[in-house]
Amino acid sequence: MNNNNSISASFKTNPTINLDHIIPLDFKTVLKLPKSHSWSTTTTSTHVEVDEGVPVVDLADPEALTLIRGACEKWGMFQVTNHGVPIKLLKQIEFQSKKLFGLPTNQKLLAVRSPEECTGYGLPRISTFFSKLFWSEGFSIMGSPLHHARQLWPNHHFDFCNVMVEYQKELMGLTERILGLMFTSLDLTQEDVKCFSESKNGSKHPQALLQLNSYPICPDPTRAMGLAPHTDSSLLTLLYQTNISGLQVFRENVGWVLVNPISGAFVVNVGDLMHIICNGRFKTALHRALVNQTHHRISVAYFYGPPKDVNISPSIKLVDRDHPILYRPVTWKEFLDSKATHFNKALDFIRFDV
Ligand SMILES: O=C(O)CCC(=O)C(=O)O
Ligand SMILES: [Fe+2]
Repeated sequence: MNNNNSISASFKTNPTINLDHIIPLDFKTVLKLPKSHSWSTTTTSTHVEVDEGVPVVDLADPEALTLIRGACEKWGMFQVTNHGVPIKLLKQIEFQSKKLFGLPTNQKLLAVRSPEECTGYGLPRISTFFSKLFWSEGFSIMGSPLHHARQLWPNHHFDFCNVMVEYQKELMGLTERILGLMFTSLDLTQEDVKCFSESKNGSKHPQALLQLNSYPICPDPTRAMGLAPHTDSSLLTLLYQTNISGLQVFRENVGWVLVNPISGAFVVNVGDLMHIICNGRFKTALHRALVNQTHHRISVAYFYGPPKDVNISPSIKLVDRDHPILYRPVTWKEFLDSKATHFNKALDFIRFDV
């Protein structure tokens, strides 16, 4: 995949990016949380205990469709097991991510993301919307990570690259399978949703981004933010959160709920584009990541979206008198541009007044 595509172009045109919001701290050398990273404790306040957490769906369960629909309507999120991605590959991606983030900072900076691009090492991109900095670092990949991996390990990048490419291949298959189940759960046929996966010229090139996240051990987790609240701009995101907790999802009238790590499971997030296609039936999951004082946490997010020039709009089958059309058509490129300016308010800018 080349880099002159919709995702990178949207970040290229964002004038607010400066280097403070790209280059992470040298976390290992810091013994006290610096002011630059100290958030008010109300923003980082911890989660509430709930009886019934984020639903877990076993893909082999005959009730899977009903469970998926219920979870997406209520939470915009579920965890999936029995998904067929080899556990060995999950262990490999965790190992390779730890290897990368364990490098000395000056070495990691050899692969720093430039302000014009969206791949490479650096702070999460949404950092630009906040005055305080995140207690995290990331590495973004689209397709082959060869260019940046060669800067990190001139002679030893093959294993890293192979694992990243293999993981993206597996996750694309699984994401498309889950998307299919979600559409079926809403009685949408392949014919109904074909227009969202095929360009006008008939080509089918979904766009995807792989994001490795690292949340180092933190001297004061009560005041630190790993990743601030956001919704994903994708159709769907599959997150492998390893076995250390930190991910939380927001539920209206409840508060922040911890998403308990389940060994070998993926967290599935409904992204903004899926929320648009479903005419609001499925929630887009507002989520964040907090950090801790004892464990270095790794997570791997796979963001999946449509080909760049496809118009995304509510499916007409989901529009009727009781469900007026909520959004106007938008391409992923246009939506990302809007997100790069308006961040969590981007959906409001394409919403019809009802
Ligand atoms: O690390 C996590 O649990 C969340 C990561 C995430 O939300 C993202 O990368 O968009
Ligand atoms: Fe996210």
